[in-house]
Amino acid sequence: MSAERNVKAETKEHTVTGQIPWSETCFGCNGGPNEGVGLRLAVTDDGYVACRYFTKECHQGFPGFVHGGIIASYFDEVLWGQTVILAPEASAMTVEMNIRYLSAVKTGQEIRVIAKPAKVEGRHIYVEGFLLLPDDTVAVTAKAHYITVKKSNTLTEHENERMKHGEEPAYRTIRF
Ligand SMILES: CCCCCCCCCC(=O)SCCNC(=O)CCNC(=O)[C@H](O)C(C)(C)COP(=O)(O)OP(=O)(O)OC[C@H]1O[C@@H](n2cnc3c(N)ncnc32)[C@H](O)[C@@H]1OP(=O)(O)O
Repeated sequence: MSAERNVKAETKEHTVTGQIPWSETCFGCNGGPNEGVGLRLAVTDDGYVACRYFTKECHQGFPGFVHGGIIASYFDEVLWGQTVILAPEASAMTVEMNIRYLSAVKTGQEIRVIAKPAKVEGRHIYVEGFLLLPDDTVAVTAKAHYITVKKSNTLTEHENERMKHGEEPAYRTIRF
């Protein structure tokens, strides 16, 4: 994805085939009105993880715009979804993330955050993604590096226990 500013993505409709399970204890999943972010991650038939999301007023940094740390949370969550597709029984943790904020993201609008199919090298999982504004402008791009935790790590057990909510995706297609 280009890092140039004010670039519009060429979009097409993608078919949603499922949803990544979510947990109410996760900041990225918890959708209370003034609590967490509340993302729901759809999986598409061509291997993307994607979400439509209405940006919250309570996540402002500069007035009227989403805080950059919250935008980082969008990406940490959505890009992490690719690690679940690859290894549903394992847990992966973020060890590095690079974000390019190309255009400010307003609160109170529907954005889309997309994770491309991952590159895998042993325990290392590399995922790239982008955030689209309603007019298809690429506002933010991100690259993240995840590492699957060892089987002996109790996080894995806890993770699987916490991820109870599967549910049906709220939409059948998503455009990006
Ligand atoms: C239920 C819903 C949950 C939703 C979650 C949403 C997504 C949220 C994701 C996150 O935000 S996770 C929170 C932020 N991340 C962290 O706190 C991770 C902190 N780092 C660690 O705990 C450890 O680095 C980690 C468990 C990931 C790995 O430790 P290990 O002891 O298992 O790994 P090890 O030391 O054996 O290293 C394995 C490989 O990873 C490399 N490595 C380990 N830690 C690294 C690091 N921090 N940075 C870069 N590389 C690292 C290490 O060099 C080595 O490379 P090679 O395979 O090439 O030899």
